Amino acid sequence: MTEAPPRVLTIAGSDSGGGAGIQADLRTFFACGVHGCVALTAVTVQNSLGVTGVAEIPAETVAAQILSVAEDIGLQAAKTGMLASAAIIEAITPALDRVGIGRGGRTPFVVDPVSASMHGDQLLADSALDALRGLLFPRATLVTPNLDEVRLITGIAVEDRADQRVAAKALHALGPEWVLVKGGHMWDDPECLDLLYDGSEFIELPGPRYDTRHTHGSGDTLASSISSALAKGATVPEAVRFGKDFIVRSVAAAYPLGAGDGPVSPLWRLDR
Ligand SMILES: Nc1ncnc2c1ncn2[C@@H]1O[C@H](COP(=O)(O)OP(=O)(O)OP(=O)(O)O)[C@@H](O)[C@H]1O
Ligand SMILES: Cc1ncc(CO)c(N)n1
Repeated sequence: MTEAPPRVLTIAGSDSGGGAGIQADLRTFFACGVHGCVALTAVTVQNSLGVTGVAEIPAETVAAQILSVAEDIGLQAAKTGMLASAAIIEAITPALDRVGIGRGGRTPFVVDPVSASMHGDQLLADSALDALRGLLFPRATLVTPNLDEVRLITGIAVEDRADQRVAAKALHALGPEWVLVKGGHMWDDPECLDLLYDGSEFIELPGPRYDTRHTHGSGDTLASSISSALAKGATVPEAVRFGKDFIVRSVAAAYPLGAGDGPVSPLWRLDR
């Protein structure tokens, strides 16, 4: 019998098109050699053109999924994606504390503050922003906002690398141990610079910018690959460097799907 691989939990929504959400997370976990567990928050009716419906899972069922897998299977890291509502954030917070996920506990916790799809469809209620800031940010080992999320959370409109540093400081003041301000939406930046900050040191992670519209699921894939590396014992800077390399390869292997935006491919290592 072989030993179980590290286990990583995603607390996130389903994308019926299979490109983002838990589907991207599970493909990434598989590719990174960890076992993926899921606390499903919502079912989205979604394809390559956008989201046309959302059905939320009852908040107590989301919390119960976390307790069920943490207490039996055991977790070495956890991440969030689409959390949908304040009720879900408020319900999962005591569950996270009970099983030691996040700061003060043993298990690294990556908070990807997903607020909208790449088409601008809302995935987090406006009324949930206070709960995200007040309950989840202080518990996070790492937060990974894109620039739209930075603006929603801090009010700062990032246009260049100087703004990115100002935003990283404002986000760090909300309590997470580390902040990764993603540069995918800094459209004039040819390097897609992601900026990592722990309150004292800035670490710049440049990469190529591929000329493609097929980046659906890029944020989820990045956060899941970082979480996988943390589960294997990497430090946060090591895990983020691993994740950046992983997402660059996944964007390079992205494929068209449907009439809109195709998904990145976390399974770039496999022959097709
Ligand atoms: N065209 C691209 N070429 C290479 N890397 C990219 C490209 N677009 C995004 N990335 C990288 O992908 C990761 C996710 O970045 P982004 O800022 O787009 O997040 P996101 O908006 O949360 O993603 P999504 O909502 O599409 O899942 C970052 O590491 C970013 O640098
Ligand atoms: C369910 C879901 N989660 C996350 C995203 C963001 O990529 C999406 N489009 N759909």
